[in-house]
Amino acid sequence: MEQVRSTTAWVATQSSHVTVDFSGIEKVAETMKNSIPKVEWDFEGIHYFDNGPLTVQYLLVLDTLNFCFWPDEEMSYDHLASGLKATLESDKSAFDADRLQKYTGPQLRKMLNWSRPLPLEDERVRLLHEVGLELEKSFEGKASKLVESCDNSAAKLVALMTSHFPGFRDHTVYKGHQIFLYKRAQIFAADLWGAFKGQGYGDFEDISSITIFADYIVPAVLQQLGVLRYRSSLDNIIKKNTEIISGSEEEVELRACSVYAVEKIKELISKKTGKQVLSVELDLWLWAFGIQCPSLQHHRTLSIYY
Ligand SMILES: Nc1nc2c(c(CN[C@H]3C=C[C@H](O)[C@@H]3O)cn2[C@@H]2O[C@H](COP(=O)(O)O)[C@@H](O)[C@H]2O)c(=O)[nH]1
Repeated sequence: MEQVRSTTAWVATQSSHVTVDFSGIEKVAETMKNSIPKVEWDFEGIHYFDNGPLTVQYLLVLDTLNFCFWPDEEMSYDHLASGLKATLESDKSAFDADRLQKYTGPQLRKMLNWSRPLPLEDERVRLLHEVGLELEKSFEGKASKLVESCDNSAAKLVALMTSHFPGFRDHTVYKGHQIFLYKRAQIFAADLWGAFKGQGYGDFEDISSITIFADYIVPAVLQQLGVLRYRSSLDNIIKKNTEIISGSEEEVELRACSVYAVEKIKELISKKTGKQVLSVELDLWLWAFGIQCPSLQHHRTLSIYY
């Protein structure tokens, strides 16, 4: 995750559409230093959990599809998590590797109890097939085998995910430099850690190495908190719900500055209190805050990464 940390920090030094406001960072760190509001993983009660390998399979499928809900105003992450949960509860072999390779768009819609095409449906189906095929080829069809081969290291898991599954390679080029964000690969590690409460499949010695997950909710929350400032042209684009092109400077700056800013909040809290704070905890708090705020306006980019 060092690549994520260093390359996003570099973007923050070059950024012009988005600025990290250090007085905002100071304010947030000061407010949160004594207690970071604890948000329970699955605070919404929407995820499948049976404390075993099937949960790992579920989380991999979930994070394979965990991106871009906004093109359909009524679609959200909750539909995905609960739809996949219901699917698995009624058919325990629904996410077997051979079946993942065969799903069609309409079948996926049915799983999510959705009557119209899903946002980026063809990509969702393609990514499911990719994961099923590679699981079968390299991990005996089991996501649990993939996790077992990581020696309790979240960094190793992210490296393995991005080397085996091209769909998880969330990186881009900004001003000629390669920038790593790895949102869905990192969130998979975080979901394991959260679901299994740091035990068993979620036991990662280096969970502190993970950064936040740069999606479209967290930047909007950071802007609300005064941690990120947008140039007025970008502010207008977001307010008007105009799409931002994937890989554009604006998009990369929004995501990279969010990662960098939360790293700085973390450092400052540690400096003030002597205690280590995890990005995963800060992320969950920021994200939960964001989705409970219906008026929050976020940037809109068609992307398979977040
Ligand atoms: N940074 C960050 N981004 C996250 C999540 C999660 C879900 N994590 C679950 C895991 C345990 C907890 O119980 C959470 O429920 C989804 N997203 C992103 O949000 C967006 C969806 O928004 P909307 O269209 O409103 O549903 C989309 O980009 C999606 O990829 C997170 O935790 N952190």
